[in-house]
Amino acid sequence: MQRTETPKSLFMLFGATGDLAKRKLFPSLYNLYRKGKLSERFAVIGTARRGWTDEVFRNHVKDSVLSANKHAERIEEFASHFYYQPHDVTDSDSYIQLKQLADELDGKYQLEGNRIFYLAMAPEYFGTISDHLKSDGLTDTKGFKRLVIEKPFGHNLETAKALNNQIRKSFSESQIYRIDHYLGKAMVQNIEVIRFANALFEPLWNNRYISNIQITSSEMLGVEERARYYETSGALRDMVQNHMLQMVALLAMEPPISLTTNEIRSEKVRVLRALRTIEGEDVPEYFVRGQYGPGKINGKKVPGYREELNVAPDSNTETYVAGKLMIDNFRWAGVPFYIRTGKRMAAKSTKIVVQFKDIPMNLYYNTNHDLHPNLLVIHIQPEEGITLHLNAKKPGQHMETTPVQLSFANSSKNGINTPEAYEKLIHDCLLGDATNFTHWDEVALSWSFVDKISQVWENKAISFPNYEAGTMGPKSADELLEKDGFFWWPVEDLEVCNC
Ligand SMILES: NC(=O)C1=CN([C@@H]2O[C@H](COP(=O)(O)OP(=O)(O)OC[C@H]3O[C@@H](n4cnc5c(N)ncnc54)[C@H](OP(=O)(O)O)[C@@H]3O)[C@@H](O)[C@H]2O)C=CC1
Ligand SMILES: O=C1O[C@H](COP(=O)(O)O)[C@@H](O)[C@H](O)[C@H]1O
Repeated sequence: MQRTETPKSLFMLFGATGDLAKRKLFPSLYNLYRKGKLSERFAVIGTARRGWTDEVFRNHVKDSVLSANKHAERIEEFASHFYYQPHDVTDSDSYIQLKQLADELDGKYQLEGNRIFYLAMAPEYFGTISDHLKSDGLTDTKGFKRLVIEKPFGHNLETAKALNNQIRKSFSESQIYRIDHYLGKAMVQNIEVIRFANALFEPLWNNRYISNIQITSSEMLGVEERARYYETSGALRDMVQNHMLQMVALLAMEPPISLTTNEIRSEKVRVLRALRTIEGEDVPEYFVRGQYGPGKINGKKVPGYREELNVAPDSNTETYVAGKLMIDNFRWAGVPFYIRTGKRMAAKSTKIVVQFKDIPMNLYYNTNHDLHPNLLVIHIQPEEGITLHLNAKKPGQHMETTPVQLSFANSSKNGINTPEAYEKLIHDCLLGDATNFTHWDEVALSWSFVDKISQVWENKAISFPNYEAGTMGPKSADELLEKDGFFWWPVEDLEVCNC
């Protein structure tokens, strides 16, 4: 893999007038430009159906950057690299014009035929675009060709396979970059470092010392404008199949023999292969679902899911999932990995809590003060950092214990750091580093795990709504842990100390 700090490339962005491009991709490209990680030798062709000109497109790009960063410098220079070509991806003829413009810009910016095709549009078009890129000669250059694909990658294993087979006709696996933006988050990338760079943790990272691991990714937002998509997806497909299972894989994988893309991926794949299959009658034992009803967020009344625009009044779509995953291998036998994710919850928070087993004997039990279990908390967002919860002696004469915390707070520039995640991933793609993108094997295994749960849920409606907006989900999610003798560590009480 060639690594240069400022690789040159043409970006061809499909869906350039859309929401993702505006909110995430243009600000990310700008940040790379501002930091000198994108050389002057780059150009972007934006395409979509509406009949914009280069000028309209450049103004749109500038607005997008300025709404993320009011004081953006060199914005005119940045925007001058952007070109617009009206194009309907279903119209075979218009790929010819796209190719002409691409070849022209290739010469003008001396891009050496390097091309990144970014598909930021509805997934039903992914296969068609990929076919045309090859058949109409857009991939026919001497430089690198990379295809960046947004989520969702299929709706289930069968559709994901069909899509994969179709794009593989035009791109090899090593040229395909499937985005999972959680893999671009700083603290998700930090999981490996915390585990494999600390003598303190690695020896304890197994079923002898860890009692359970909890991963929460809660949102306060509802479905916003995405109900059409979400109605066909639900939280299981939208969040668990990708982001949640990727975090589980990073937490549970064996140390790779080196930090190469292939070694890391193959360890993650082994975790997904070891996931206990949950199917049929076992599903309710391991997984619970919820849908929000009306409630309050930040003191303001919000409607229930079924009252949202483009949602069926009797929708059976889950907006919340909690589950218990078991990894049936030597390291993790007997250790539950609990996951929960949902919309319209009490907090916007993504956290991992690693709960260590109690020590064999509590010498301090006579003091009526229970020892708190040791916890390692990885704060992914909005705050970024690590907290280690320990017990120490309370100041004073008596031998009493008190919980104390060792905290490290990463300063997060963006608060909720999705734009930064995209920035990292786009830069990785430019460098040809696919480590933080999902390999087909991971996608296939994740779908095969999730499909068995959704098959059961699709055939059996339950009484929805079952949690109030602004709460931490349905009661059944608490019961899932209570029956194992655990409880969800409240994310609100685990804030990282900013000291
Ligand atoms: N928005 C987000 O926060 C996230 C989005 N994603 C994924 O990113 C992708 C894009 O999402 P998003 O930006 O929200 O979608 P939008 O609906 O906002 O944008 C869709 C884009 O596709 C263009 N388009 C639609 N049909 C055609 C066509 N036939 N030919 C050419 N262009 C067409 C539209 O422009 P026009 O109407 O001018 O043709 C528009 O630019 C999806 O796969 C989504 O799942 C993933 C994570 C988060
Ligand atoms: O992929 C998705 O993620 C977002 C949550 O991302 P975050 O970075 O804000 O945690 C979620 O809202 C969306 O439904 C889903 O498609």
